[in-house]
Amino acid sequence: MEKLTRNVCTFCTALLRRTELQVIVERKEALKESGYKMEGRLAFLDLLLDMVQSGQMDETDVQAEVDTFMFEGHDTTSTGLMWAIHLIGNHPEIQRKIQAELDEVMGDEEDVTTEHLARLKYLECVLKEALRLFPSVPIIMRELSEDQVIGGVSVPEGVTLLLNLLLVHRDPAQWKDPELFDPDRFLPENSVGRKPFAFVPFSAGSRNCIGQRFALIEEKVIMAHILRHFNVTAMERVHEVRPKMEIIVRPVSPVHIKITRRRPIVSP
Ligand code: HEM
Repeated sequence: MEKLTRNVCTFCTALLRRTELQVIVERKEALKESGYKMEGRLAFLDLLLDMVQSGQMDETDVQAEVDTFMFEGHDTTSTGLMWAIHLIGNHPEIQRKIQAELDEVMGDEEDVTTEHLARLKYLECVLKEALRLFPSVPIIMRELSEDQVIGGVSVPEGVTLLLNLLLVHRDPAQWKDPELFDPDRFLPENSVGRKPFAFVPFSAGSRNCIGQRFALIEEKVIMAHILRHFNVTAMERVHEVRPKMEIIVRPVSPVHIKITRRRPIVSP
């Protein structure tokens, strides 16, 4: 089984590398054909290729950056969505509230627009609350650049600190009934006076998550599509599924979801 997992992993990495290379090569060709005309705000890959063109980066650097984005941006959002669905599937009353908001905001429209996204406020609270309980990246590390006193303990420069975001998010000093899944905590009126570092699923400071806005949009769009058309029911209770602290917070045991149709999908 271990060998099979290793082989699948090697295959997927190779496939990803090939896809990345293909994306980079195709874009480069297109830019070459246009005579490297790049104006206004550049898309991320164009910006990198522009830097290659001006000698500030080489192609290996570009691939490393594309790699980071593809890895950081994939597992994090998919795991965040998995926990969100597990939590929603355990709380039918919260699911009904999300669906009522979706029906009100989207009516019969199939595509999620930027205007819809701005109005899906309750859904956003739900996704944030899921990230509070299960932050996709549960632990981050920082090396102290100067001596610090933390909680009365002197910690010298150079020490690497492990910051456990999952515990920060469940600190009873900051959150009432921290184990409770309660999206209303994130309503503006309930967020007044909350410490800025009580909720940091995307880290904080100069090396925080560059994709955080994109991640929330992506999660909102996917959840909107799922919950408009389907009801989800969790087969395991929340306390039965323990989180495993790896680079990404995964469930120790599999999570099963029953899906039933709520309304038909209308083809465009
Ligand atoms: C729910 C989704 C996501 C979560 C919870 C998340 C969380 C984080 C966290 C906690 C960090 C800081 C890591 C550290 O300090 O060691 C980080 C960094 C980063 N994230 Fe995300 N992320 C998410 C989605 C994304 C997406 C969609 C992208 C790209 C499209 C992305 C790109 C990055 C990059 C490039 C960094 C490194 C930034 C730097 O070092 O300056 N992330 N993310």
